[in-house]
Amino acid sequence: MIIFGASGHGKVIIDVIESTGNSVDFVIDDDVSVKELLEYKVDHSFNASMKNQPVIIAVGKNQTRKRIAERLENSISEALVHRSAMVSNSSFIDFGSVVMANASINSSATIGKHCIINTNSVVEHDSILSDFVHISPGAVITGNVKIGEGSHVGAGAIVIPGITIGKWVTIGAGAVIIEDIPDNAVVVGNPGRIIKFNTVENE
Ligand SMILES: CC(=O)SCCNC(=O)CCNC(=O)[C@H](O)C(C)(C)COP(=O)(O)OP(=O)(O)OC[C@H]1O[C@@H](n2cnc3c(N)ncnc32)[C@H](O)[C@@H]1OP(=O)(O)O
Repeated sequence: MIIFGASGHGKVIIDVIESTGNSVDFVIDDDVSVKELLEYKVDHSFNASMKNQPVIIAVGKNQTRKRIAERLENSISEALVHRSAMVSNSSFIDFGSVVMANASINSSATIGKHCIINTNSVVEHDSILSDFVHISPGAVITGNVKIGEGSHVGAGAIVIPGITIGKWVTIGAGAVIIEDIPDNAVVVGNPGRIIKFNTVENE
């Protein structure tokens, strides 16, 4: 297994991999100033011994993870799930996604590619998350919610049942979302209110 991205998020992914009894073979980062991640030496490019190894992208920023995914398309790992996570047999998690410790993914939920379902977060029944979504620690996505590509739900936020959240939305930490949210909106507070719109630069 190769981790691409020697970040704090990468450290947590190491825990996910080790929790399942698997091992990390290589860590790669474009930044040549980064020499190690925990006890792992960091390489700065792919070499022949890395061929055919599955890659997981350890980059928290959704837009950047998407750019890297486009580069590494053919070698991405299947979803990684921490041993302590609860994942329903009737849910579906697409490749490149990571489910952290104690997260719950309930019945008939669908998680797209390269999503992050972070520590202690909940994705309830029948919710559908598109690719590159990040659900931060402790956030709760209740039943029948839809979340568009690249959206980020902040730590501890709550989305009530049946809500549709657009693409590349940012939900602030602790927000409570009680109505549909348009693409690119940045929403904070309880009840959630739009304070601005994301551009590619500030996502
Ligand atoms: C493992 C991990 O660490 S995963 C990472 C998890 N990360 C998060 O949960 C971070 C979520 N991000 C936030 O909550 C951020 O504050 C954001 C994205 C909503 C806004 O960030 P910025 O664009 O930098 O906005 P900024 O800090 O300038 O705040 C703008 C206004 O919104 C308010 N605001 C910002 N965040 C919040 C919030 N979470 N709840 C309520 N109000 C907020 C500010 O007080 C400010 O109000 P004012 O204009 O009246 O002074």
